[in-house]
Amino acid sequence: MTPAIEIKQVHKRFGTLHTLCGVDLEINAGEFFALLGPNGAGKTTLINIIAGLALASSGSVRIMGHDVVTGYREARRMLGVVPQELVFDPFFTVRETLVFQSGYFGMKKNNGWIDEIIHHLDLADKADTNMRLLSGGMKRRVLVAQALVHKPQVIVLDEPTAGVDVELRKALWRFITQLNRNGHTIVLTTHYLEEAETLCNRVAMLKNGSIVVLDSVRNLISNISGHRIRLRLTTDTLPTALQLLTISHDQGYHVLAIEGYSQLENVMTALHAAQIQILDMQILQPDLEEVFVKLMHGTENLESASV
Ligand SMILES: Nc1ncnc2c1ncn2[C@@H]1O[C@H](COP(=O)(O)OP(=O)(O)OP(=O)(O)O)[C@@H](O)[C@H]1O
Repeated sequence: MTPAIEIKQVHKRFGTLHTLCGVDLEINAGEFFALLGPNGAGKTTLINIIAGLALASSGSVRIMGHDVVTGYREARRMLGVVPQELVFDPFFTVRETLVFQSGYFGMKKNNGWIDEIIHHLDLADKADTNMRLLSGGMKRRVLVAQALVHKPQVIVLDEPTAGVDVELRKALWRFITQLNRNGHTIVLTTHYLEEAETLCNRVAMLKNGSIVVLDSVRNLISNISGHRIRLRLTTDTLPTALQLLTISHDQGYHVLAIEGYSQLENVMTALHAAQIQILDMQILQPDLEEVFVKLMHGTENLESASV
């Protein structure tokens, strides 16, 4: 089956800065995929190349089999991109913006779908409002609507929920999940890792312009070793042996990393010997955020997850 997105050996240089260092990635049709990485890892640069907004220094990208350079029009028709930056034309209303965007893709009778998008993104009240009068969150909704107006097979969202309220987040994810169920491929970048964990099947993590991890969310979480425990104690000072296990202090809790339940017994013994009592204790399940922190700070080697 033709991959939704096929990225081969993509490099991008800005002068002496090597922003993308030979990225290879295939995203299958129908996936809900997360592209994660710290600030400056190269996510937006890669998305701009996928969208045909920037040229790779070398390498190739295909969308549903169409090369983004030599088959730009076909590739672009397959793709809807929600950019990170709020770019809009201040002279149009919301509806005019969407009608205009439809025209760009040669879709003349698109009002039914435009109404549906407006409804799902809760823009009905603002449909006839001029773009420049909208709040930031409302403008972001229109950006999402604009990306969906030509019913693209592949939808790429670059931090769509950055700085938006809970209501839009929920509405947006409901709508995007429904589109994914209907067969659309979704690629998402986000710094909200719980969003990626809940929504996505597979994850790639970019670090300094290279993909360091490519695996399913489930594998990444199950391959992580150890647990974290949160302890509220009768004292703030831990015995020395336990200080070595401390990851952080969080709202009056000590957070410790333990290898397994046998080490939990050692923690109890050390606290008992120091006559420190436990006021509250929680064992935290590993999550995608923990995987991300460990991998990005290089303290964990997830053999099966590394590419
Ligand atoms: N037009 C440009 N000219 C020069 N350098 C650029 C340009 N665009 C991006 N960069 C640099 O490329 C690197 C990657 O930037 P990019 O925006 O792709 O990262 P990102 O992973 O999307 O980060 P964030 O999470 O902050 O959005 C950064 O060091 C950035 O400064």
